[in-house]
This record gives sequence, structure tokens and C-alpha cells, in this order.
Amino acid sequence: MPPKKHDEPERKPLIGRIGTNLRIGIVGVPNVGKSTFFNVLTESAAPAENFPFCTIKPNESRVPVPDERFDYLVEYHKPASVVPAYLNVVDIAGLVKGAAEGQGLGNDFLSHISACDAIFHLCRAFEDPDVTHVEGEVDPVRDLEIISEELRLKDEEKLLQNLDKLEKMVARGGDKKLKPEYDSMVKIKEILIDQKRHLRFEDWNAHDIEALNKYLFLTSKPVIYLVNLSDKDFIRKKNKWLPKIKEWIDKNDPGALLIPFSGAFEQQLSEKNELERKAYEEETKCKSQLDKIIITGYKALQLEYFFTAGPDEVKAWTIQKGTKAPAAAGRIHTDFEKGFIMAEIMHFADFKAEGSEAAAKAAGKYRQQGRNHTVEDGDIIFFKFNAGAGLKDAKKK
Ligand SMILES: Nc1ncnc2c1ncn2[C@@H]1O[C@H](COP(=O)(O)OP(=O)(O)OP(=O)(O)O)[C@@H](O)[C@H]1O
Ligand SMILES: [Mg+2]
Repeated sequence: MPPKKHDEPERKPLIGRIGTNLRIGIVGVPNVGKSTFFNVLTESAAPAENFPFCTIKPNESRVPVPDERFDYLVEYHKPASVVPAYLNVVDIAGLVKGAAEGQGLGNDFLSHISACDAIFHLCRAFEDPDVTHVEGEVDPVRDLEIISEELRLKDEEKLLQNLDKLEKMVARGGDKKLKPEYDSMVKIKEILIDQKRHLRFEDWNAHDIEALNKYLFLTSKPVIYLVNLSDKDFIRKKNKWLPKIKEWIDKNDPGALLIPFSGAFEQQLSEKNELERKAYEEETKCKSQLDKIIITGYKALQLEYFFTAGPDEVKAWTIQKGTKAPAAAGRIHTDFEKGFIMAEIMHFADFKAEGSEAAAKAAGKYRQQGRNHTVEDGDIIFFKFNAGAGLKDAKKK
């Protein structure tokens, strides 16, 4: 018998592109350690984990998302095939002041950022006379300001162009259909231009989000601030810029995350073998920050995953937050979605606590859920579907 339907409260739409093939871009002024970070991130993932690793383009890679739950399932089932979730990361070249007006490689790079769905904003808080800084002195707060303003200016340009067109059609042409979009754009203008703020943290309504998602402004993309420290500062957990950076974020981008790390420390770790790594982490009482950065980046994209797990394969399936069971089934195969009957769902914690699928079932922890069920991160799912449904649908057409 199919499970009962019960309606869940409507969720607000997500801000950003729809889909699961989303990427996060590394953005910053030149020579602050973006490529160093990209390299340790992607290289560390290759030899350390025995997963297929793929470089998409020279400056785009994907790294497995570390997850203890996934590791547990792999250890439990010892499957023939193992597929984790991946974070797509893009190394973008340095952005300089005036980029929005075409300075440096300006508009090209802004278009690379535009193709990303979230941003690792990397800034430099390490001193090194051998590493030149385009602006002279090391000053991460000034650098944050430069990038943040360039992104805002680029959005300003886009907004004004489109607002102008809308205004002609709505205010003067009397087009009623475009009125909600126009109203939202006026609201966006107030934040972006009058208040000179980024767009990501406003309390937008569903109409506004529709407009934001049509134009995909750079400053509506989630940002994680990564502060690149010298290894010495990272190990002693002290750097004169950190409090100032924190203060800048609290003032200009309240709510955004800040993760200090050290490109130099990570690079040293990446050159060591497993044993040496452990010894060095113990000696310095410091751990690599890469796992934390990958997980935070993946969450910033508003992605999550469910697991399918058995002796053949343990796999993490990426979905957007808030995905309903049939659409989640469709990630595996379109027939699963077309012929969806129900999802049998077990929370990972229940599976682990009960010790096996059978025990979880016996304890009533294996629940049957219908079409309207929203999948939760880390759930283990088995879909039931009508194999003929796709065919029947096709015949009807
Ligand atoms: N934490 C750190 N401490 C000391 N030196 C570092 C650190 N991180 C990176 N570097 C050094 O800084 C230099 C610039 O690094 P990198 O090439 O990664 O910068 P980038 O931001 O990618 O530059 P570009 O904008 O030109 O692409 C390199 O010589 C690198 O070794
Ligand atoms: Mg670089």
C-alpha cells in the first residue's frame, strides 16, 4: 500500500542556479595563493583517497567530499564500486582594481566568476618579501574591499542595463506581466546601489528570488572567506590581520564564514606520506583545513546527498537542498522518477545504531515515504518504482 500523503510547509526557493552540477570558484587579487590552494586541494585528494579523480579543465577539478558516514557505509558493505560526492572547484586568475571596467583581464575573469555558483574569496595575510603584491604592501582588508567592490560594480552595471529596459516596458509601456520583476529589481537596486551592499543576505521574497535567479548577480552568490596565513602564524594560531578581517566581514558581509588556513602548511603536508603527515600534525598540534573547506564549500552550494548502499555499490547522489523523493529518484534514472511508487528511507544514524538494515527494519526505522517527502542529507534510500511506467507514458504520447 502506498504511504499516506502529508503535505509539508512550502519552502522558499533557493537563490542560485538550478541543478546539481554546480561549482565554486577561487577568487582573489593576484598572487595571494589561489593556485597554491587549488593545487593542494586537488592533489591531496588524488593520492590520499582511492577514488577516481578527474581534472575537468586545467583550472577546474573535482574533489571528493569527505564524509565519515560514507566511509562507514563503504567499510560495512565493502562494495565493488565506490562513488563519493564531489565538489567542483575552479581556479580563477587574479582580479585587479578596475576589473569591472575591463582593467587587467577584467571582464573575462568576471565572466568566469559568473559561471560559478559560490565563491571562495581568498585573501593573503602572509608576509613574504619574495612574493610580490600587486598593491605593494600586504593588506588583506584593502584586498577584500577591492574584490568586493569590483563584484558589486559589475552587478551595478548589469542591474542598471536591465532596469532601464524594464522601466521602458513597465512604467511607460504598461506591461503588467513584468511588474513583479520590475518591483524586485527596484528593491535590488536599493540594496546594491543606494546602500552599496551585496545581495546575498537580504530577506528576499519568492518574486525577488525569481528576479535574482534570472540575472544571477555576482553578489548574490554565497561567499566563504579563506585567509591564507604563513605556516608559522597558522601553527601559533595568531595573525595581526585576523581580527581586522573578522571585523570587515561582520560589517560588510555579516553571516559569511571565515576559515583561516595556510597554503604553505598544506603544501608541506601534501609532500609527506601518511605516517609523516600524522607525525607533523601531532608535532604542530595543527590539522589540515582542507576537509573543512571542502565540506563548507559544498554546503555553500546548497547541495547535499543521499546514499544508495549495498554490496555492489555505495554511492552518494548529489541533490539540491529541499529535493522531493521522486526528483531524487530521477537522479538515479529517469524511469525511477516516472514510475515512482515510494522511497524506503533509513537515517544513517539509525542504520549505524541498529547495526544492520534488517535490525533497522525490525526497529521500525526503515520508513516508507511518498512523493511529497523531502529527502534529507545523508539518508540511505531504496526506491520502489513501476518499471513499465516510463514505457506507458511514452506510448500515450
Ligand atoms: N601561506 C603561504 N605562505 C607563504 N607563501 C605562500 C603561501 N601561499 C602561497 N604562497 C606563495 O605565494 C606565491 C603566489 O601563489 P599563487 O601562485 O598560488 O597565487 P595566485 O593567487 O594563484 O596568483 P595569480 O593571481 O597570479 O594566479 C607562490 O610563490 C606561493 O608559493
Ligand atoms: Mg593563480
